[in-house]
Amino acid sequence: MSSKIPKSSFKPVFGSRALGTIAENGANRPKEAPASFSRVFSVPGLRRRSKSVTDLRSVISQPLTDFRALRSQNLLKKDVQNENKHNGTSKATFRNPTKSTTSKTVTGAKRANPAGVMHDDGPPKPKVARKIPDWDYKGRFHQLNEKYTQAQESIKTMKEKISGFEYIENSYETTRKEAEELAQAKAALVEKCETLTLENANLRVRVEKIQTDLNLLETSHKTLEEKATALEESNVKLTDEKEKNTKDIIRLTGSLNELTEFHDNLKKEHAELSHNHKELQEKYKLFCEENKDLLKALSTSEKKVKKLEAESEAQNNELQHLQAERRRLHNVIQDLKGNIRVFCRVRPPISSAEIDLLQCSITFVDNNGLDIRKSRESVSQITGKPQETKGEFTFDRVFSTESTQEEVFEDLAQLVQSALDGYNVCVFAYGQTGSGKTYTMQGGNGSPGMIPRTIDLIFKNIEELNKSGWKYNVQASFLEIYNENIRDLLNINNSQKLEIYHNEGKGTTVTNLTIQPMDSAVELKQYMTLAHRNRATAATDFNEHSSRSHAVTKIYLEGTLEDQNIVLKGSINLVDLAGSESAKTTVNDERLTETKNINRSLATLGDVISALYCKSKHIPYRNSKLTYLLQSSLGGNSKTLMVVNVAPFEECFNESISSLRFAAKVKEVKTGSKRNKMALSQPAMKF
Ligand SMILES: Nc1ncnc2c1ncn2[C@@H]1O[C@H](COP(=O)(O)OP(=O)(O)OP(=O)(O)O)[C@@H](O)[C@H]1O
Repeated sequence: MSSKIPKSSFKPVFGSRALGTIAENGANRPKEAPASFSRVFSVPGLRRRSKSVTDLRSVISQPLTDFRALRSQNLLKKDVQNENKHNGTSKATFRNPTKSTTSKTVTGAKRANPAGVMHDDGPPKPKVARKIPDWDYKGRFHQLNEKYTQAQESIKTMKEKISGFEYIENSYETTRKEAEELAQAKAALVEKCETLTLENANLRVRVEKIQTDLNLLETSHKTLEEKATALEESNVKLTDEKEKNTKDIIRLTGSLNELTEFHDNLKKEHAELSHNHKELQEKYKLFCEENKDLLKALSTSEKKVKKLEAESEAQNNELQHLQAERRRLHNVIQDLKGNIRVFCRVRPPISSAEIDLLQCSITFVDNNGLDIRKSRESVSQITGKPQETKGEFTFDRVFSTESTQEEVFEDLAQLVQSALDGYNVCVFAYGQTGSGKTYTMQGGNGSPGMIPRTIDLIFKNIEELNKSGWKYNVQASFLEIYNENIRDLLNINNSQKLEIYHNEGKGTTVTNLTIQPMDSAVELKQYMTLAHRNRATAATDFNEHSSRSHAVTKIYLEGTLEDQNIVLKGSINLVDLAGSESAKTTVNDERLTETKNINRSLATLGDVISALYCKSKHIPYRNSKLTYLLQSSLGGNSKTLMVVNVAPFEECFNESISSLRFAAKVKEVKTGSKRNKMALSQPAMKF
């Protein structure tokens, strides 16, 4: 907001604010007025009023002074007019009220207005008064008239200003009173301010003191907090330790109680023992007396023990000798019985349908002879010649329809002992389909056959032999030969080829065949069941399939008598042969191939046995997989048992005669056997 008021049109300004504005104007401020105030108060509106009263007074008195000057000028003008009237002079002069003796011509550089305020009209312009000759009254009159008109206008303007200054004069009083009040208020405020300043200083001192105290308190608070934290931590540690110690105390108290109890018991025992000790000491005295006699007896006994030990060793040697002799004699007996033994077994009809069938007339003579007859004569459809209607056969043993599995196994049991003694044993079940081969080998209807019985007997005999120092290692393999192909019955998914290799002196090997170590009869029977199941899984019709393939169970036996440095290696092959019916009765091509393969292998079996009988130089083992596989068990040191199975029905008569003839031929063969015995230092023989 502009604080300047044009000096030429000075108008009264009302209120303390206007006064303050005037006071701030340096031009108007008297030189003697203080340049600044001793204190500036923060009360709004009071700041401007708080300027010194003298300053205010000078501000207010300035216009008044101007007014008085104007008024005196006005009076002067009136005097001039009067003088002019009297003197008739043309020279215009003005009388200064303050310097009334000096007159001035207004030339115009700086023109004073009626209030005495100077106006800056730019550079002063010289106003040259027109010189009018004295005689030109008219001109002089005009000039005077102009001056007069100007004076009239000036008077008019002055009058207007005077009316404003009158108002200022009135308001001056009001303002002065206000100024006084303000001065008083200021004095009160100054006083209050000083008091407050003092208080403030005191408060500051107090605040500083409090701040210092606060700092000290904060420092001590921090220290205390740190101490509290440390104490809390140590408290936690102490609590943990206390818990641990409490547990230890409980545990130790328990131990102490136990120890105390134990100590008490020990005390009791000690007392008892002391008592016993005393008794024993007394007895000992008595014993010492008797001891002399006993020592004599002891020395005699020791001599006797030594003698008995020597005798025992001799007896042991004798036992080994006797065992060897037993093995030799056992073998002699087996040899005497024949290295190839042939049994015949006639199965009973088992169903009502079979009972209704026409039966052959079979006569069992002693335990070795068999007389079989047909009730009716018949003619061969091929040759037209009358067929045989009877047959008489003699075997090592003939088992009737009433014979049990135990009876059949009796003789085989002796061959099991031979196998444990280091011989290779081979058992065949031969006969047409349905004649009872599987029943004889595997068993059925809760009556175990030759294979499970052989397993039981092997482990039973091993147990006995263990007592006299023998240790046995038992292994087993299960395979079948179908259409001249070998299948591993313990690993039917085996895609690797199973090939037979025979090495003189090392025996027969089948590549990639599973040979499983067996620790017990139970384990071996479990594998036997698995092999039987695998054989059935592969076939759509188990009975059909089983009658068209040869199943071979081989048990490998290795006995060691370390004391005597002896190793015996034997084996048992238990073979359930395929059905032996002739190709004439076979209907389709597939069956014809199967039958031809079966018959070729069975014929080769016959040929091999025959060649062995004739002691031929060439034995045709390689003519079939079956004979090649069983090479080690069919000649030399092996013992063979063939069970020929016969069905009692007339419709089977021709096949029965054929089977019986084949078996009779086998029976005639005799082989010279040799035991697989070697020293421990020699390399073990492979199967
Ligand atoms: N001595 C026997 N006592 C009681 N039942 C028997 C006897 N021999 C065989 N059987 C029964 O006769 C049936 C045929 O026997 P098995 O299956 O053993 O003949 P297989 O010659 O093995 O026939 P395949 O060649 O088809 O295998 C079976 O049910 C079997 O249980």
